[in-house]
Amino acid sequence: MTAVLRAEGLGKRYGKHWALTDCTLDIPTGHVVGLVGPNGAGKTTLLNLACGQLPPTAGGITVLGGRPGGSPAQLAKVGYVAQDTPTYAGLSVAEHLKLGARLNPGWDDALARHRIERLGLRPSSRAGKLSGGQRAQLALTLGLAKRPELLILDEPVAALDPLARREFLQGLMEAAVEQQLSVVLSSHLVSDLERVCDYLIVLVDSKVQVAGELEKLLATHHRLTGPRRDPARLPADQHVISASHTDRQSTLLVRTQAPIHDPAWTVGQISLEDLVLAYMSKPADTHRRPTLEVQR
Ligand SMILES: Nc1ncnc2c1ncn2[C@@H]1O[C@H](COP(=O)(O)OP(=O)(O)OP(=O)(O)O)[C@@H](O)[C@H]1O
Repeated sequence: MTAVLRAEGLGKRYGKHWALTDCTLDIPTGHVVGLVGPNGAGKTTLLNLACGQLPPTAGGITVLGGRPGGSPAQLAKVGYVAQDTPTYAGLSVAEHLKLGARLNPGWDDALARHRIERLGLRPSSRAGKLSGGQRAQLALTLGLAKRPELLILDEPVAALDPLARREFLQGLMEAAVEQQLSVVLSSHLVSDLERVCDYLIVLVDSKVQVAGELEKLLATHHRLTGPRRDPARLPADQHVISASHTDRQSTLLVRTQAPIHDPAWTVGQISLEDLVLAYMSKPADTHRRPTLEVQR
């Protein structure tokens, strides 16, 4: 099966600063992928590399089997809604659609018009006079009407209120199903990702910390609570992602493929938010197991 995105040792450096390092990913098609990480982690850099707006400094990346931005056919396969949902303030909604038709060979005008009508956007309204939510919907419409195989969205809902966010994500989900689209979207809002994503990438300090199908990730990560214990003494197949301790008790978030039989532990399920926060607070040195520290 063609991977929607395959990266091997991918890196990007701005001057002396590496914004993305040693990024290796293999994402199958047909997923809605959530890319999450703190400010400055390298999310926008990765998305820009994926749509061919930036060349890599190291390693390689293919998107839908081709080099990003490498040919007109490749450009037509990938839609990109950049951060801050870019639209032209002085152009009307109808003029945006005209521009979309002129720039994109696979433009689906009926889809664009139908969507604009359903959203209640007046074709004569200038983008500069639309609300943030309406502008985001216009940008999404332009991305969808291009009829891409992959749609990439960089923090598309960051500026929207909860209702507008929900409407936007619902529209995106419907389109992903109807058009059999693969989607990659970055967001800081874990609750939104929980609603729409079935694949997760956590990026911290320019490195991929974890990537995989959400269901599998949740099934292989567990919260262990029990008498205080040094995480370094856990079986080798239990990888400690985060640990906190009181005088008597330890709480660990571990990754393991195997069942946990140790009767001293109470094993609990984790949420997507637990998973993301654990990887976001993971020490940068991944080879060293966390030492026993007391948090009072
Ligand atoms: N054009 C540039 N020139 C120099 N440094 C850059 C440039 N673009 C990004 N960076 C740096 O690269 C790092 C990664 O930035 P990037 O925008 O990819 O992060 P991000 O995860 O998308 O952040 P945010 O969540 O704030 O949007 C940051 O340290 C940033 O300052």
